[in-house]
Amino acid sequence: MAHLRPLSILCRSQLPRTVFRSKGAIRHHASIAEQRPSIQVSTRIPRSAHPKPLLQQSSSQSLPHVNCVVRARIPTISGGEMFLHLYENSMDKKEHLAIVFGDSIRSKSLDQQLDKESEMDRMIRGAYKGTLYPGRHTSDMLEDTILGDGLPPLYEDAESAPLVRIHSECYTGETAWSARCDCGEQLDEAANLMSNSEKGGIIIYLRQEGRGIGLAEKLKAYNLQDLGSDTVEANLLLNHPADGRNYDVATAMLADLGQKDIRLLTNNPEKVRAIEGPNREIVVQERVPMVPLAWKTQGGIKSVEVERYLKTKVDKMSHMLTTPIMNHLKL
Ligand SMILES: Nc1nc2c(ncn2[C@@H]2O[C@H](COP(=O)(O)OP(=O)(O)OP(=O)(O)O)[C@@H](O)[C@H]2O)c(=O)[nH]1
Repeated sequence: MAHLRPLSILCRSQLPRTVFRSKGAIRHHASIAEQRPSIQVSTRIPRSAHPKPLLQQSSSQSLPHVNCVVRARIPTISGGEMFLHLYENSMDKKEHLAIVFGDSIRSKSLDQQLDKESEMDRMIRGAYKGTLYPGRHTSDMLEDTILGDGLPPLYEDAESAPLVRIHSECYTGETAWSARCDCGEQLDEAANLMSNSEKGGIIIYLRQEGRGIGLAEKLKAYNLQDLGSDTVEANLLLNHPADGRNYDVATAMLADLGQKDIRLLTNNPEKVRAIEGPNREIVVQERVPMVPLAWKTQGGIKSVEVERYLKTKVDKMSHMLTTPIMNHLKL
């Protein structure tokens, strides 16, 4: 089996004194060593307390079909590794991803034996056990382990269930150093928590840029925000829903990865409800809050824009966050 070292991973803030230029100023991202230990708060979800839907809902009574096309090992810049799974699905043409920490979580669709498939074919698409090396010529997957029993793994308690984060694509926050949102920070934080957890974890990376409205429309929304609208108003002014996302593909991907009971990293009550799927294919046993780093450490993203963004999530999208810093900022 591939050997997974515990790692503290992938933090923009962890890169050695990474410096970004912004409006002529130099912004230092503090290294992880400079940050105070993170506060880990967990919130059990009583069945009766599941939030009512607020935003866009799935109209479908069944999940879309998903198929893991390929899986590959990704050694990371901090020394650990994860397995990137690329999926196709029957709902859209996008390549949604599952970032899997730990080598015990496997995709049923990937592990299936395909018609006339050679052992080399299997290894090339990532359907192998253990580690690839030059000269290896078998996938080491016996017939009975390829298909499995089709049942999700059983966990004795919620703590045993893996951590899951459902992330939506954000080019500006993940790649273009934007301080309008905390999306990049949340991605890093989720990876950190999962890579340091014995149970591993899964980040479902959905290609739903701009809460589903796409990058061009999100950039228009940014201009509207600079003209005085908040994030929800800007979407509505552009004739989009406040949140146009759909989580059915994510639910189907989690089921394909053998999951049933999960611990979900989020503050968004709509996500908790939606990820369970039309027939509770997935059950959120526990919600693990994502507290912005700037609210609990010296690090994290600091800007008037990100505080406004978070305030709107709390005020208009029912996010389960208390807002310690906002009172001190002139928003
Ligand atoms: N339309 C729009 N989308 C934005 C804006 N800022 C960030 N986003 C998008 O919001 C999405 C990120 O939301 P998530 O990180 O999943 O957050 P969430 O669902 O609100 O809740 P959490 O799980 O608690 O983080 C990404 O698709 C971003 O591109 C904005 O100003 N306008």
